[in-house]
Amino acid sequence: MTSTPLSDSAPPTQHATWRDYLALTKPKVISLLLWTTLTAMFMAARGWPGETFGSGLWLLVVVSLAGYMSAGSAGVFNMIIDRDIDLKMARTAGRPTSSGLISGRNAAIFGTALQVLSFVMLWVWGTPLAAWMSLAGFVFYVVIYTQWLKRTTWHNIVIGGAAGCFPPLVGWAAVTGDLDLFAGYLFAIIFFWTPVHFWALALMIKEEYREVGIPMLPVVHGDHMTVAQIGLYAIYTVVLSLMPVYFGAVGWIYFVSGLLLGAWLLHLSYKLYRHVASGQPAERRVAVPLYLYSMLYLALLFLAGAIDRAVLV
Ligand code: HEM
Ligand SMILES: CC(C)=CCC/C(C)=C/CC/C(C)=C/COP(=O)(O)OP(=O)(O)O
Repeated sequence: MTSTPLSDSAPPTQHATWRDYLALTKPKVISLLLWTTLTAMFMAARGWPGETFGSGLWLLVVVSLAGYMSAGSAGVFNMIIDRDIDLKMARTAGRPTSSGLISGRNAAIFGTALQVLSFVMLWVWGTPLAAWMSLAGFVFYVVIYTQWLKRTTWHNIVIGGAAGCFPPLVGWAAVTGDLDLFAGYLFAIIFFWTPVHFWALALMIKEEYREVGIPMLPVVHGDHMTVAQIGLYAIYTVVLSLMPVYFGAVGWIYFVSGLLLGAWLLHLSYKLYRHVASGQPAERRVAVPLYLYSMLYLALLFLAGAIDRAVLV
């Protein structure tokens, strides 16, 4: 197949390997997305998903594979659409779509194949609702976030961040064929968590975003506004995380975990806020711990939810 590099960069002098295609799927980010999907399956089933051990195991494998392919496909299209700006930022310049190693056309074929296959797998071996939820996450990330909001408004993260809230719904719907209020809470927890996660990182790389004209919050409104917003969203996240305890959907394991995990999230957010409010620049040593911890927070909170609902409730 002849490939037409769609980026401005020079045509590739070497052939892409499967590793380059894998890089298009953003594997590290997907690991946490998948974690929220799988733990949501245990929460939905209130135990081992599926009627028998074997059927549950099959469902877990299918949803993991299909979930990876769907989110991976979203990553591929994100890298096609963003290849111009990715090329200009040090963090992303080496991406195969930006360097021209993989042409836009080949990447699009790869991404489409992943998405179609994933949809069919979820529909056939999961439930139709799981397939639709996964497609909704894809559309949200590619069209609403990447294509539309990322380059137009600093609200990109809050609104577009909804894309990352769909994975638990995929897992939930694959088990029950339905969604309920608790599934809605899982969506909402990630929705309010995303700004904390991303803006802490954005503070560190704002100059790159400024240079390529991406209106991330620290670029548009500065560090002080960013740390204040991070603090607010951290409070929303923690309060929302604990609310399911109130209506009895989860028990003490989740409650204690949510409380401790949340206390540390608030502590790190407040530390960052105090640092910047006292007139100091948002340095790596205060922002990076929050960025890294945000991921641990989400992973452990979902683990606690799964253990709690599978064992206690
Ligand atoms: C609009 C929403 C989001 C934005 C803009 C965003 C942005 C980013 C960026 C720019 C990075 C740095 C990646 C790098 O080093 O190249 C990152 C890392 C990461 N994000 Fe997000 N993120 C979002 C939502 C999420 C969600 C929903 C999850 C999972 C539930 C997630 C999981 C991760 C993980 C695991 C990493 C670490 C990857 C690594 O170490 O390379 N992100 N995110
Ligand atoms: C169910 C389903 C398919 C959901 C898909 C959701 C999804 C892929 C969320 C990922 C969020 C993310 C990595 C945003 C970073 O984009 P960016 O363009 O700001 O980051 P970059 O600069 O590293 O490309």
